Amino acid sequence: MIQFEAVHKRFPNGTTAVHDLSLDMPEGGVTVFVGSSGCGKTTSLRMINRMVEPSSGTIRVGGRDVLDQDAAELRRSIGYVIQQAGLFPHRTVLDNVATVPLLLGWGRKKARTVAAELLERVGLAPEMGKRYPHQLSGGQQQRVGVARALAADPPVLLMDEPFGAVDPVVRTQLQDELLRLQQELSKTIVFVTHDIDEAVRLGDRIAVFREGGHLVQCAAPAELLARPADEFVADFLGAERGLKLLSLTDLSGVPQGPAPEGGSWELVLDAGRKPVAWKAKDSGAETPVRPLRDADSLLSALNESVASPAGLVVRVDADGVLTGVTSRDDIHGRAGVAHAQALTGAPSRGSAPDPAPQSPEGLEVAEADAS
Ligand SMILES: Nc1ncnc2c1ncn2[C@@H]1O[C@H](COP(=O)(O)OP(=O)(O)OP(=O)(O)O)[C@@H](O)[C@H]1O
Repeated sequence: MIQFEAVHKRFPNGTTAVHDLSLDMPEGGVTVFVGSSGCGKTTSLRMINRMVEPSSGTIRVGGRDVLDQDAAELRRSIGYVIQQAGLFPHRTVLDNVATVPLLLGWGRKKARTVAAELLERVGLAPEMGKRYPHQLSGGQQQRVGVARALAADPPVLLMDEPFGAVDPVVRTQLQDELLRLQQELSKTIVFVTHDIDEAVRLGDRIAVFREGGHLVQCAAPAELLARPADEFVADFLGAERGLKLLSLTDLSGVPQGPAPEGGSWELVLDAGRKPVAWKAKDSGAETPVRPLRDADSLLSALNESVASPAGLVVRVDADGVLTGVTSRDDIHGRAGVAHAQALTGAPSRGSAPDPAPQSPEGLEVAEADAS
């Protein structure tokens, strides 16, 4: 959907911001650009909507060379979200979101109706539409920024560190919101961040850049974490690569059994069979439980298995009703398998817990299968 072919950008002051970049970004997927400061992520992003013009090479969106299109028209057809939202301070939130539809000549009434629907979609109450940007929190402003970028229903969304300026809790909420929206909308998204955890969480593919505008590796998160192309990428991913890999594997294949009876810990349920706490048989002291669903990650399960006084992870269905418990050993065992599968290129998300082949021959077969 978005293709870079031998793209080079050299600014008039002699700085090479992007060096010979060739990259395909899949339609309906999230491609995340990561890398240290000044390595050309923003310049690459801004060349897609012609806010920066390439010095050489070709960029195509939907098969069309961006340089063959009118720049203003192109920009209106591509949503753009930046850090601190970049909202117009003297326009209400509703009018901020309605900006592009109005420019496209939709008429005030239709533009405002669409804007109001979008505010709801990004989780903002209708009355927020009457406020001005400075009357919103940072996280709320970012939601407005996302709504504004989506207003004309563009197939492509460019997001330049959109959640960089909010605290970690709000950031996680905004990431969740974006993942939820993306499930509904399937936009082609290019997302710039400094945060590798954010990249792993949001990306279908992650492109790692290094100084001088060089693309070092572009791969799916699991592949990148399991097989970084070189030391630079490995360093960038950090020492906890193995744990990050576990965040990509869900709990669905991990066995569960009935909650224990008669041991030193008893699982307390409410009237609807929703888990509430672990109760110590001797003292009666209760420790709250944080039950997990099948879609939760193995990393959360490892964390819970360590935190649980009974050494058991409590599992629930989509309604929060108890389905069973899983032992610390089972979680650890599955974590080892998931890690080995990632190293051999076998799929890990929701896959059956078969041990992965460990031999060099097995590695070759798995890689051929994955390609
Ligand atoms: N208009 C410009 N004129 C000259 N040099 C520029 C210009 N814009 C960016 N650069 C330089 O190009 C290089 C790449 O910048 P860019 O903003 O693309 O990096 P980045 O990876 O997005 O950085 P950051 O993570 O800090 O935002 C940097 O060395 C930067 O100083």
